[in-house]
Amino acid sequence: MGSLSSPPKIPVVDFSQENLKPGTSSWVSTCKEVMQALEEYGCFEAVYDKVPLEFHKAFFEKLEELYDLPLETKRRNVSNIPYHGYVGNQPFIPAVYQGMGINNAATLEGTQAFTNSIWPEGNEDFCKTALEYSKLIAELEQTVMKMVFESYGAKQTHESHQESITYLFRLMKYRLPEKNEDDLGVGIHTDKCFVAALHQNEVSGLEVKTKDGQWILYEPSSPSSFIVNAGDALMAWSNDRIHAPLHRVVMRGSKEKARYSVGIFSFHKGVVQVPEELIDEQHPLRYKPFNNFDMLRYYNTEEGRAQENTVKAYCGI
Ligand SMILES: O=C(O)CCC(=O)C(=O)O
Ligand SMILES: [Fe+2]
Repeated sequence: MGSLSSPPKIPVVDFSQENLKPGTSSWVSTCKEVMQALEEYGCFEAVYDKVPLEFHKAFFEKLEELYDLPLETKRRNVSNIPYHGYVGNQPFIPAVYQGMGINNAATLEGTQAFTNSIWPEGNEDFCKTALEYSKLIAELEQTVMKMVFESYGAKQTHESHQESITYLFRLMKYRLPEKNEDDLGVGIHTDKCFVAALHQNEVSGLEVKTKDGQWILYEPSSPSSFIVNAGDALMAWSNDRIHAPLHRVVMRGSKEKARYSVGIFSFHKGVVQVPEELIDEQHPLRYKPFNNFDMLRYYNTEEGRAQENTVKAYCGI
């Protein structure tokens, strides 16, 4: 743990080890690092070389093309779930921000539906790349959740949890702020999903708040890195063992380049319940069963947004 003189740092966990398989000693030690990071910081940097650097590059080039499309084309990315479609160029959203969402990502159906909404004439290349890319990030999310279930002695329920997970793949652009324009990209919030795993181009801007109130700028130690963030749903599921960190994006760094980031957000499609293994005398049940998307919808109301802790206000005991 950091002393007063050393500034806090987002923990780094290596997911690139060849033998990272359940039961191996590297699995056990990585589990420990992951759990410590999630309980203390609510996030960590995962060095994850399953996505080759050329593939990152190819996908981020496609993102630039996507964002160069006319606004009315991008607005065809709609969803009936809040924050799941195109967001940007509208009141109350930071001016530098635009985000688009592939619902039901990491599946051909979901990726194709997104592609067809933007390119009715088809764009096989985008569809193929986005599908492959999102599947690789989803694998990282699944490994992390497997470790979480195992570490809390709830291994036997991981599979049914996994079957109830759906992914939102968000693609984000933060343009350079104009002179005298606000440099805020995304305001302070916690994610409402289980886990978010994000990769960014070379422009930093994501800042995470520690439990004791210090802001840390996320500056990846490797070009293969993802930041893995715990959301409110994971915090509630863990009966408050895991921390869901406040974070924001501020475009203070680059004077030349826009920031692009992409990330998988995992949501539970059914009812989320704290597993029995996580309820004991020191940890009495703190949350009623809840629907992950309804909690997100609650956040999207005036009352919900005014709460300091969305999930606690929504279904806390
Ligand atoms: O762009 C990023 O790095 C983070 C964005 C974010 O926090 C979010 O979309 O929830
Ligand atoms: Fe976020």
